[in-house]
Amino acid sequence: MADIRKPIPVEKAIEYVWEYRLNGEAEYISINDCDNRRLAEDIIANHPVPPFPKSPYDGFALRSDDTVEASRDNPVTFEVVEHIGAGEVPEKKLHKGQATRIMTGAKIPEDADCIAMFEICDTYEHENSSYMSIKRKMEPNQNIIEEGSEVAKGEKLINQGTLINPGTKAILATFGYNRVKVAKKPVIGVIATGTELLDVDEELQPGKIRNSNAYMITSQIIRAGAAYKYFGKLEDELNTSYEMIKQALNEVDILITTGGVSVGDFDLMPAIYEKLGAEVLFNKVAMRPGSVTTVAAADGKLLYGLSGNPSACYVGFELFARPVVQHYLFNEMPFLRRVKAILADDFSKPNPFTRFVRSYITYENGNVHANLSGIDKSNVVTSLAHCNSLMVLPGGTRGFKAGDEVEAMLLEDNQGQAGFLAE
Ligand SMILES: Nc1nc2c(c(=O)[nH]1)N[C@H]1C(S)=C(S)[C@@H](COP(=O)(O)OP(=O)(O)OC[C@H]3O[C@@H](n4cnc5c(N)ncnc54)[C@H](O)[C@@H]3O)O[C@H]1N2
Ligand code: MOO
Ligand SMILES: [Mg+2]
Repeated sequence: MADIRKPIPVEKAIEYVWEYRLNGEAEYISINDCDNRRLAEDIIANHPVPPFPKSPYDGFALRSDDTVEASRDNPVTFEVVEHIGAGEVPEKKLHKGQATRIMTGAKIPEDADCIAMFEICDTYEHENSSYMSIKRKMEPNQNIIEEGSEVAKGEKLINQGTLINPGTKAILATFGYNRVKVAKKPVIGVIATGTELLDVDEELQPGKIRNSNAYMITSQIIRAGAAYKYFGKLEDELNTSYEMIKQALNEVDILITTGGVSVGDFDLMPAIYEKLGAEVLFNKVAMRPGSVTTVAAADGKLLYGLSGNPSACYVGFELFARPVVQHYLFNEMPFLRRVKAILADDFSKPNPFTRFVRSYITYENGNVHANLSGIDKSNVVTSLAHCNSLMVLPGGTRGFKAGDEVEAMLLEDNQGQAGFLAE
């Protein structure tokens, strides 16, 4: 009797996987290596910014009181008593009628309360002394960047789980984070199964194809922010496959296999799960592609049996593995972000089950458009090339027409969302 499997709804499958998600760990790395990693702690300002009052311009620091009488017809003259650049500390306190020649970023001298830009000042030398004059009245605090005016000490600036981008890195440097506490990347093992598989550098042979899933999945793992360990490809032979999978499980946080999860005579994964004593969380999901996606748990680790069909394999990873990786990486918005989009092409197939259509997003006149990225079949690989989103067509719907509103899950977005469904 054939193995009849009962499909469960996608949301239910996500729930099952979610129960086995692992919490991540933190590690310290050099600031030079932290791009695209996620923070494993909140970043708090450990000093005010700026840490001292400073000049925003090249000009003169003055006491505004001394300019009260200044006007176009009545220039007021100051003796320039000091000359400081950024990084220097002014030593002279200003008295009546005195000014400091000061550069952008330099600390404001004591008792100065405004900065006059060079452009509104005249300067001259007389008997070895420098003077400047000004023809307009200055206001107290004019052109002064106050200490702490940008950020007060103790203010929270970035949340744990945030992806480090150039701006984040600037803040880390500002506050002296030479070593950065980031989420450790989970290590995901990858094994491709199938006697038909050739290596990428092999010539085609009758009945055989090149192994594209391993390359695709390792690339998806990198895009998700995790690290991979590739164990190679396996022929469909029970004992060697079992031994390799058992061994691989010991070395990784999560294990992904591709192929061999359906009901074929050489689909060995079900027997391997049994031999491993793994708990199969589900082996059939009410979705297309990827209905055969299987997830099991062994030794507290998730074991993904993704389909051998490339598009099904791809979708299985994005739906069920990527959010788990994001959770591990301290991301509080671990699920793929969904947006409303205008369908750009007709899609005439009915959808008995939820369908995740490989598509790519374009932006036209401020609208988000979802375009089909190629043939919508589980066994095709070419439609993945331009895919940057998965259009979600709910089960129980007929075909869709260009111009219809659909939901699309973004694959190259960093914002994410808190839950799987539309928010
Ligand atoms: N009687 C039934 N047959 C099938 C069912 C079913 O319900 N009843 N489900 C179909 C569906 S849906 C899918 S999807 C596939 C899933 O197959 P498997 O996960 O068991 O994968 P394989 O049989 O090993 O291979 C399927 C297909 O994918 C190619 N493949 C495998 N590995 C790779 C790789 N690393 N790179 C590129 N391509 C790969 C393989 O050559 C096969 O063509 O089962 C249906 N059958
Ligand atoms: O799992 Mo299959 O992809 O539904 O075609
Ligand atoms: Mg099969």
